[in-house]
Amino acid sequence: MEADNQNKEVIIEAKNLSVGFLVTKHGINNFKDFLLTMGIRKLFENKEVLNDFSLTIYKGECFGIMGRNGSGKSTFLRAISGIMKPNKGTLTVNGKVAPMMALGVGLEPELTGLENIKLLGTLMGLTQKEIKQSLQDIIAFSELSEYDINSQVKRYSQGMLARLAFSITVAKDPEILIVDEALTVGDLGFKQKCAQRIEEIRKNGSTIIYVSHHLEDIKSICKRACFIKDGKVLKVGSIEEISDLYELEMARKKN
Ligand SMILES: Nc1ncnc2c1ncn2[C@@H]1O[C@H](COP(=O)(O)OP(=O)(O)OP(=O)(O)O)[C@@H](O)[C@H]1O
Repeated sequence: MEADNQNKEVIIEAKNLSVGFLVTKHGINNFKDFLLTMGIRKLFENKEVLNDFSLTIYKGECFGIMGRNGSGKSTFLRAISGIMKPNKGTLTVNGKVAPMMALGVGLEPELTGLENIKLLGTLMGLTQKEIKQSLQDIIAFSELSEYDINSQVKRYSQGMLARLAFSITVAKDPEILIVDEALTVGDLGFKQKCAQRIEEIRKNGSTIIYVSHHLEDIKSICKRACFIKDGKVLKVGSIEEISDLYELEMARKKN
């Protein structure tokens, strides 16, 4: 399969990447402990999540990312979205990323749904004309009522936030679409509608990075995938190979 990729255009390339979080050191639980450390720099340490992480994703493919809870999938997605900066290694992203993860993040709680569409649309690079043209489509896709779309987003349920965030993200075919299924909420009807729209985006040639624990979903959409273990890419291969590895690893966990 790797030989098949030789002539393809690389869209994302991670080489020996290290990405981590700053966390408070063990033993520092209160202000007294803080004073005893004698300095803010000594208060934090770097918790490395991705370590020596290398992966290549090609333009136009639908690539699956699999791994146990806490293995580092979302951290990699945060890095390619530019939310987290690598400590070491290189990360090249040759396209605009439309993240569909931390749903609701990016939405301004004090603004209404309508105001958020205008704000996020601008941040995503849509022109005023494009926003105006797609406004009704976004609202229709979200299935939010006129009352809700004119209400402050802080009054929304998780499902309503998901509907709004997804509808804005996919208003225009993105160059790179990230789908983190763990964070998609919504009823079955809306999920099916999302799946249809993702398929449409894929057919139009965008690159899709899909994170899911549902084998059937990931198999139905991706051809290639990787398995992440303890912050490293354990294996890259066809979706069948990686699904088998996933099942094997899950079975090992139970024993
Ligand atoms: N804000 C944070 N601060 C410190 N550590 C974090 C933070 N967010 C995540 N982590 C840690 O980073 C590691 C990887 O988390 P990550 O969310 O990338 O895993 P994941 O593979 O996406 O998991 P899941 O399948 O549960 O979504 C975990 O050990 C987690 O505890």
